[in-house]
Amino acid sequence: MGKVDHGKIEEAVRLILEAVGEDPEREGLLDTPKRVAKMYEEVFWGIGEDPKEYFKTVFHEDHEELVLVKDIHFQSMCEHHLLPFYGKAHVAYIPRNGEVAGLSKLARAVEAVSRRPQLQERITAEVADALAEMLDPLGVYVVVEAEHMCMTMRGIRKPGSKTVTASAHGIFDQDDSKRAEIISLIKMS
Ligand SMILES: Nc1nc2c(ncn2[C@@H]2O[C@H](COP(=O)(O)OP(=O)(O)OP(=O)(O)O)[C@@H](O)[C@H]2O)c(=O)[nH]1
Ligand SMILES: [Zn+2]
Repeated sequence: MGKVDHGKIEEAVRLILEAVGEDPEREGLLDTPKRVAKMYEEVFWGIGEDPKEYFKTVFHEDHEELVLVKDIHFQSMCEHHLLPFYGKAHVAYIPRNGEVAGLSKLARAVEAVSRRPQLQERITAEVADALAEMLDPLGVYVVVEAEHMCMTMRGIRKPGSKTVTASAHGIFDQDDSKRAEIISLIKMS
């Protein structure tokens, strides 16, 4: 937090309002530049955050079976249009030698990489890579499903269309049936 230059954003928002033919001095818009700066501070707090930080603390547990945290809701901003895309991430891994991460840290990693101008593919890969590098697990599989506002409120305008991306390491990369198992678990309510 605190990395955002509020003054610069406020100036830019006033310019955009002028450029689209609005009057930034009218009552309803007077505080808008300030609000947008505050909003960007919140939605872009993940700029410069390293998701690997969340996997520095590892617990030792006699568990070498699947761990899946599914339905991790996230919101991000597409870097092409600065419009939101949002949906759910599902993060699965199989620990090696009983080395497990805190469950909340999987969600924290998703959150950190979402809160910056992004591409859905990159969110998927950044979470998978961080987990693979820090825990060296037997396998990692990250699946992300999202709806992109830049495809619904402008451009091609296809509301309801969902984009699904996946990134696999280790066992999940090599074994189709392991990936299928995760997909069926994701579909379960
Ligand atoms: N691969 C990928 N593409 C994305 C993502 N978010 C938005 N896009 C796409 O980025 C592309 C940008 O295409 P451009 O042709 O440069 O921009 P544009 O003229 O606004 O494109 P249209 O959306 O087709 O009108 C579009 O096809 C978007 O759908 C994402 O997370 N991943
Ligand atoms: Zn976009």
